This record gives sequence, C-alpha cells and structure tokens, in this order.
Amino acid sequence: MTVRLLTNIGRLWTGTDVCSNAAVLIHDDRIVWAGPASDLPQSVPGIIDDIVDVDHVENLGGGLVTPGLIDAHSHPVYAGNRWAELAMRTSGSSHSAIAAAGGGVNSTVTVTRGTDPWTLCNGVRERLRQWILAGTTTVEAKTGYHLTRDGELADIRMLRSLEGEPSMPRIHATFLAAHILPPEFFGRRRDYIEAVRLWAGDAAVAGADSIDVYCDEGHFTAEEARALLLTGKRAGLKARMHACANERIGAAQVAAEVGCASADLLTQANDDDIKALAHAGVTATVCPGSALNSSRAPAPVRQMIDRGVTVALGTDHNPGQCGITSMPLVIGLSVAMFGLSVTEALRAATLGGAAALRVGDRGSLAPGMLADIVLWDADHEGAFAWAFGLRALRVWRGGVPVQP
Ligand SMILES: N=CN[C@@H](CCC(=O)O)C(=O)O
Repeated sequence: MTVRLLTNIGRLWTGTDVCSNAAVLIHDDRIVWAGPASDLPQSVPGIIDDIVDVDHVENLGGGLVTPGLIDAHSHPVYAGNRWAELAMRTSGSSHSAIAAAGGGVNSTVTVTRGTDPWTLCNGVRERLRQWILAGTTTVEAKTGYHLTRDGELADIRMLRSLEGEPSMPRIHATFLAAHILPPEFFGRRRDYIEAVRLWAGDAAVAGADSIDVYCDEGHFTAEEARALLLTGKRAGLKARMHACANERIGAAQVAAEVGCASADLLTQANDDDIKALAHAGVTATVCPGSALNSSRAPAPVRQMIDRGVTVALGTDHNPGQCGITSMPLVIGLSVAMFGLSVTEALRAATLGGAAALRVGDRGSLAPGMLADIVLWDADHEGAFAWAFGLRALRVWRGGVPVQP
C-alpha cells in the first residue's frame, strides 16, 4: 500500500471544479482527496492515521494540474507511412489518381500485413509512448489495417499486452475490421460483412472493448453498419462509428438507433443528425487534426453542445491524414477551429472522453477516481489555447510516475 501526496499545486482543474494552492492525496492507484491544501485532512480512516506519515510527498512547484487526458479516437496500429501520398494530395492529385498509384488505406493494409509482429509491436509501442509523455493517460486505439481474422485479433492482443507495460497509457481497444473492404473481398462484400460478424465474438474474447464501423461512401453502408454493430453488441462490445465524415448516408441515425457509445468525426452532420445523437445519448467524438488535413469543414460542435450532446476529442492519428499524438494540441485546435472555450475543450478531453468510452473511473480528480494526473508547464489552463501543444512536465498513471 502506497500513500502519495502531491502538494504546492498552484491551480487544480479537477474536471468539475477549479481551486488554487491545492493538494491531491493518492492511495495506491486511486485518488483519496483533492482540494485546497488548507482543507487537507490530517487523517483518512483505513488509509492513513497521520498525514505526516505519507510514503511520498511531491512538491509540484505551483503548476497547473489536471486529470490525465483521454484520446477518444486513434488508429495507432499500422506499419509504414503514406507521406508520398500526402505530398501528391497537396499537389492536387485526386483520390483515384492516388489509388491508381497504389495509395490509400489498402496500401497501409499491404505494408502492415507484410510486417512481422515484433517490428509492428515495437512501432506501436514507440508511438503510444508519445501519447502518455504528452499527458494522455487513456488512448482509444483501433485495429483496422490487417483486415484478416488472425491479424485483427493479434492487434487486439498486442494492444492489451502493451497496456500492461510500464509507462504506457491505458488502452481502450477497438475492433475495426469494418474499416474498408480488403482487396481479396472485392466483388464479395457480403462475404466480408459475414466474416467480420463472425470475428466480432473472437475479438471480444481477445480483449477488445469496442467495435467500430466506418460508415461512409466507399466504406460501409448504414444497413451494413447496423448489422455489424448489433452483432458486436451481442458479443459484449461497445459500439462506435465513423459517421458523416465525408457524406451523409444515414450513419448518425444508425448510431442513435443502435445506441452507440460514440459517433465520430461528424464533419458533415446536420441538425437532424445532431438531434438524433442528443436524443439517444450518443457522445460525439470530434477530431480537428484530421479535419484540417482532409479539407473537411469543422464539425458543427457548437450546435452539438447547444443541443445537449456530450462532446469528446480525438487525435484521429492515422497513417493517411494525421500524425498528431498530442491531445494538448487537439485542445488548442478545438478552441481555434470549433470556437470552444478552454474549459469546454478541456472537459471534452477528459470527462467527454470518459463518456465516449463509457468508463466511469477517470476524467476527473475526485475521490475514488483513478489517479491519472498531469502537471503542466503552465500555471493556468488558458495556456492550452496559446501553446498549441502545451508541455506535460510530469504524468502519473494510477498514482505511478511515468518515466520519460
Ligand atoms: N479516420 C480514419 N480513417 C481515415 C483513413 C485512415 C487512413 O487513411 O489510413 C479515413 O478514411 O478517413
């Protein structure tokens, strides 16, 4: 049993409250108490008889402390890169010209399939380290670049095992075999849908938390998404969806009907979509980084908030559009692109992320919550809107300091 006291916190942003000259008391991996240092209890029954007997005291030098950030949408499991394709796109090449030159999601599928598991795992480990060092203690991580039963299941097992390593973020593993139709199923899409439905149960056994379907032109239809998500839910997975990213083909309505934990991207969502999400209690996960790089209009986030939709944020890190691994940058972009206040953006990156993942044990610094905590290189949260990538000075996952 370890009791740890974080003191001399200049400003404590808990998710629900803000206070100055604060302290946080941690017992093992959980928060016991957080608030103004002047109110720090002298003892906590069953945990510590006298506060002077804590095992570790850490002076945080008057800095800003928040809950660990939550990235609610990322695609970190891939090999290779598509930088040449991005250069083509910026020179005006069309989607079809890029595909004809061997680019697109299926080119990453080819490279990922051809990469041995150890090399792939080392790359993913290095990548995930960047999230936690930048203050993101939970990452929603999708599969979706193997698109074979064994490859997708191996991806999930790899994510589960990486999560157990020291100084890695917590992982919410999402089974995304329904990312795009793989080439060997061209002309046989019904067969692929049926195969993915069969694999969903195996994905749950392998340790997946969620199933995701990319519902859009060129990916999967609303009807296919409904069938896949309902199968995934029956297997015990939470449902999430790439919805209304490029075209509106009924994805938001299906997300609402199926009871998705979150509908993501939503750049083309209109008021009917937003109303449906609000009515069904579906969290909207928006990703400003990939929207910027794909020339999509920013998602209508203000309308979502006005309609009562809970908003979460994601990096949408993926090999084709967006290399961002910094949620502090995503917070800055959300303020600039969506017109969110810093408080709204920070809440979306903490409690909003917890809602998107349907986890109740993180996203705020309250007694009983996981001690996932970040000390920032600032003394006020307004710095997120200024730094575009505010630096995390120290990170604790479950009360344990993350080693740089
Ligand atoms: N948000 C995720 N999927 C991207 C593609 C990812 C990639 O290009 O590798 C999309 O098709 O929008």
